[in-house]
Formats: sequence, structure tokens, C-alpha cells
Amino acid sequence: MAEKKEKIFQFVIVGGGIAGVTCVEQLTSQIPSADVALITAGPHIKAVTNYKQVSKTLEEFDVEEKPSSVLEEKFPNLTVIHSAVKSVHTETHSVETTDGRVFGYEKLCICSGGRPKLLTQKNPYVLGIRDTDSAQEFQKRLCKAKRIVIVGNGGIALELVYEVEGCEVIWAVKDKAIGNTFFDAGAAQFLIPSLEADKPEVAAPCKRTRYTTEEPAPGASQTFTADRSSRGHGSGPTEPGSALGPDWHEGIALRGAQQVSRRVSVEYQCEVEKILTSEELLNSPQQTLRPESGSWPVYIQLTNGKTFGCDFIVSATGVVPNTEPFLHGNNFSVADDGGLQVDDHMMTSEPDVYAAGDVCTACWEHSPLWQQMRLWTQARQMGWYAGRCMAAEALSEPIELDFCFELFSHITKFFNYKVVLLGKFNGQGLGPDQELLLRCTKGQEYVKAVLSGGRMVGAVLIGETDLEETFENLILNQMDLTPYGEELLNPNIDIEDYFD
Ligand SMILES: Cc1cc2nc3c(=O)[nH]c(=O)nc-3n(C[C@H](O)[C@H](O)[C@H](O)COP(=O)(O)OP(=O)(O)OC[C@H]3O[C@@H](n4cnc5c(N)ncnc54)[C@H](O)[C@@H]3O)c2cc1C
Ligand SMILES: NC(=O)c1ccc[n+]([C@@H]2O[C@H](COP(=O)([O-])OP(=O)(O)OC[C@H]3O[C@@H](n4cnc5c(N)ncnc54)[C@H](O)[C@@H]3O)[C@@H](O)[C@H]2O)c1
Repeated sequence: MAEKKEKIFQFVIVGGGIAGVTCVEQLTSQIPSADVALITAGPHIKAVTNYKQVSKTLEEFDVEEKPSSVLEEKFPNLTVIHSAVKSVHTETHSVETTDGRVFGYEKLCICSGGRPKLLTQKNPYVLGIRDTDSAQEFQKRLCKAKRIVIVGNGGIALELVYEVEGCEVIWAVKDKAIGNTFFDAGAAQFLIPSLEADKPEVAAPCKRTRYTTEEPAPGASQTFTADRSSRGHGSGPTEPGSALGPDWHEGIALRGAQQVSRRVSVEYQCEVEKILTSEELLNSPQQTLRPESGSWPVYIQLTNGKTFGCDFIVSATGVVPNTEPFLHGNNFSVADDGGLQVDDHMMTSEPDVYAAGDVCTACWEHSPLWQQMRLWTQARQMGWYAGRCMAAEALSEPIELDFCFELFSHITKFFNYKVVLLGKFNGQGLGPDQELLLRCTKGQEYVKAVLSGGRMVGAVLIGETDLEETFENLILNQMDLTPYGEELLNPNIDIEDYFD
């Protein structure tokens, strides 16, 4: 990079998402005199508002898109540069933006997030959802759509199948049950009736300590319809255009072109074989046409042998870290999932370069109860901790891995139920050495505790269980729960009194 540096900053942060903004806030509050630059591609920044520490590790907050001037007013030593980073030269400690400017840094933090990992980049009928623009594009297409296909079984798919109305949804999942990224088959069974609001749900407590579920046969499909007018909970659609946040869909009317309310058909244990235009389909020798086919702009062939015509396909198939501008000419270690590897000080393999949020992969030796998932919560925690690490390094102070990385914890909402995930909530990596305790009250709550060697190592809490703090404590203190046995989830016992 031969160009002259326009200015050398003590700290440069790339990315105006949760990770980057939290990193800036932490740095500038710890070293108010620091000369900090935030370089971000978009005109807005994402700010965390209404932050609430729910328990030792659980936190809740809203995410708002704000003009960057809000940050500059708050932190006088901060310069916000609205441009995308084109390249980084770690040897000369400089960053070049797409508008040709070059800035020097003493320490750099890359918080460039991720983008949807699309089934295909080239097909105009395949959409991903990431930011306000892509959500608006989705909404625009949806209002003219009669049928869409959603591929993927994680957070976005779960949100969309519940929220979309006025449009038939075919939901193609690789797994035996819905919501595989967040739940097991038992929780999936608990949630599935929510797709059919008509179904009366009698709240009868039933305690089950054995784990039994009915799984759909390979290639099976299930259809759920709901009359939204009879849905007891949830708010109606409001004006479009709100910024994406944890409840991004609540500000956007997700309505298709039909009079029907919700109609979701789940295609289990299948992947995408091919995506075809109507001409390609007609010329395809092994096509299995439905009567109405031929009239759709795009067709999707699944590995279960079925072909569906639809208006468009949503690829809700995960994210890829945005690393491209940073890799060329440098020596960053990149993880298998495409993220920049960071150590327990959020440092990449390049000197003076840190990374946080969706762009990075946590490569330190994890606590046995923590795993990385690309979530707002973790983007905030990583940005905050990266800011602290950068400040500690500048001030020559020691710093240890923060407590928030001790225990995985996530609060969210699926199918309008509060969902709390703790530790190894799906028994991740535990193998056969795990015992599951379950309590399920249909339509009300689903409680699962994961035990290993008699100690609680994870939990899934769906509904207003009020158990999060107690379970968090039981997981953190690793108390031997063997003497309590099945009583642990007995709904007639106040579990908190039990452990006083
Ligand atoms: C639809 C949807 C719903 C979600 N719901 C939830 C939820 O309910 N709960 C939850 O915990 N998580 C949720 N997530 C995940 C969460 O949004 C992400 O994990 C989190 O936003 C990541 O933050 P980040 O700061 O790392 O990245 P991002 O928010 O992606 O921010 C990256 C920033 O970097 C900028 N940038 C990128 N490249 C460059 C470049 N070359 N130069 C300069 N700037 C650049 C971008 O403009 C952006 O400002 C959801 C995600 C989506 C898409
Ligand atoms: N409430 C929440 O916490 C929430 C809500 C929405 C999104 N998010 C986050 O936003 C990000 C994006 O969401 P997402 O749903 O796209 O990702 P995700 O990682 O949650 O889920 C991706 C899903 O796609 C499936 N998949 C991957 N490749 C596939 C393929 N080729 N064919 C079929 N299925 C495939 C995976 O098995 C997985 O079920 C994630 O980091 C997610 O955690 C979180």
C-alpha cells in the first residue's frame, strides 16, 4: 500500500454492527482521550438499548439502528468514517477504504459481521435476510407471493414460518425435527402445535422424566394451518421500515398475496437437489409435476423426490463471516467455518489486530459449558471484551477471559414463547454420558435439564418457567443433583426453596 496515510489513529474499529459499536463504546469509556476511528460501510450504526442483565450470564436488550452522529456526539474523540474497507496491510498497520483513503492504526479491531450463506449466489429467486434492506426486499416480494419455499432449520426459518401469513409456506429441513439449531425433537414437538392456532390446547401438567418423541418418517411431510384471528397472543403487523432488531419482524408486515392466514408444510429430512426455471423444469426428464406447475417463476427439487413451484425461495441457511477484504496479502488464520481465528484476548493471528462478533471464530479452549453461536448476545459480549482487551494492552494492564464466556446463555422468542438456552442445551459434545429430565405442559411450558455425571450442564426453558436463574446457578455451581432425582422438575415443589 504505497498511498500516504491520511491519519494515524490509536484505535481503528471496522464495522458499525453490535460488535463494532460496543467495542468503540468500551474503548472510549475506558480511555476517553484515545483517538478512535470507526470505519463502517453503512450510513447507520447499530446500538444496544434497554440493556438488562437478567441473571449472572443472561442478558436482554433491544437493537436499534441510529445515525452515527449519535456516537460522535457522545464520544468527542471518535471519528466515524463512512466507507467500506477495501484492504488491510498489517505490516504497515494501515487500512484502505473503497473511496481510496488510507488510515493508519496502532490497534485494529475487525467487526465486519457476516452475510447470508445462500444456497446459490446467482439466482434472483433465492433471497437471504440479513439487514434492513434485505428484510424490505423480502417484504416487497412476499406481498405479491402465493407460495414461498423456506430452506433451513435455524433462527430465521423458525421466525419466518411463524410470522408469514397470506402465503403458503413449504419449509424444507434437513433434520427429523424443526428448529434443529436451537432445539431437540421434544421441544420441536412442543412448538409445532403453535403453527395451528385453531387447535385447542388444554394446559394439563404432565411430568415426563424419560425422553420419548415421535419422529416423522424420512421424507415425510406435515402441514399446519392456522387462523391468525384466533391467535391468542402476538401483535398485529405495524408499518414497515423499522430497523432489524431482536424482534425485527414485529415492525414489518409479513403478508403474502392470499387471503389465507398461516399455512406451513414441513418437508423433513431433505435438502435441495436443484433450483430450476419453468423452462428447465419442462425440459427435465425426471420431473414430478404438480397440477398447478408451469405457472411459477421458480421450482425447487428436493432430495425427497418432490418438486415445488413457488414465487421465490428463502435461503435461511446460516451465515458466512465477512473476511474477504482483510485476507489478501496478510497472514490471518481462518477457522473451518470461515471466521478469523481469535485467542482468549480476541486477538487474531496478526499483530495488533483483534476481531469480534460474527466475523470471528473463538479458538481459545472453551469452558465446558460454553460454545460460540453467531448471535447478538455474543456479538455484544465479544465487542465489549475486545474493547477491554485493547485498552488493557494499551495501558499495559493484565486481563483475564471474561466470566460471560463461562456459560452459554441466550434468551430469545420463538413461536411467541420465551426461550432460554443454557450451557450444553442440546447435550452438545456429551455423547451417551447424559441424562435428560423433562417436564412439559402442552401449550404452556417445556423444561429440559441436561445432566452429566449427576450435574446439570445445560437446559432448555420454553414458556414463562421462571427457572432460568435457579438453573443457571445449578449449572454454574455444578452441585451433585443425584439425591434429588426426578424431584428436580416436580412442578409441585418450589425448586428455589429446595436449594436454600
Ligand atoms: C434476521 C436475523 C434475525 C436475528 N435474530 C437474532 C436474535 O433474535 N437474537 C440474536 O442473538 N441474534 C440474532 N441474529 C444474529 C445477530 O444479528 C448477529 O449475530 C449480530 O448482529 C452480529 O453482529 P456483528 O456486529 O458481528 O455483525 P453485523 O451486525 O453484521 O455488523 C457488521 C458491520 O460491519 C460493516 N461492514 C461489513 N463489511 C465491511 C467493510 N468491508 N468495511 C466496513 N464496514 C463493513 C457492516 O456495514 C455492518 O455495519 C439475527 C440475525 C438475522 C439476520
Ligand atoms: N432468535 C434468534 O436467536 C435468532 C433468530 C434469527 C437468526 N438468528 C441468527 O442469525 C443467523 C442467521 O440465521 P439462519 O437461520 O440463517 O442460520 P442458523 O445458523 O440459525 O441456521 C442455519 C440452518 O440452515 C441449515 N442449512 C445449512 N446449509 C443448508 C443447506 N445447504 N440446505 C439445507 N439446510 C441447510 C442448517 O442445518 C441450519 O438448520 C444465525 O447466526 C442465527 O443464530 C438468531
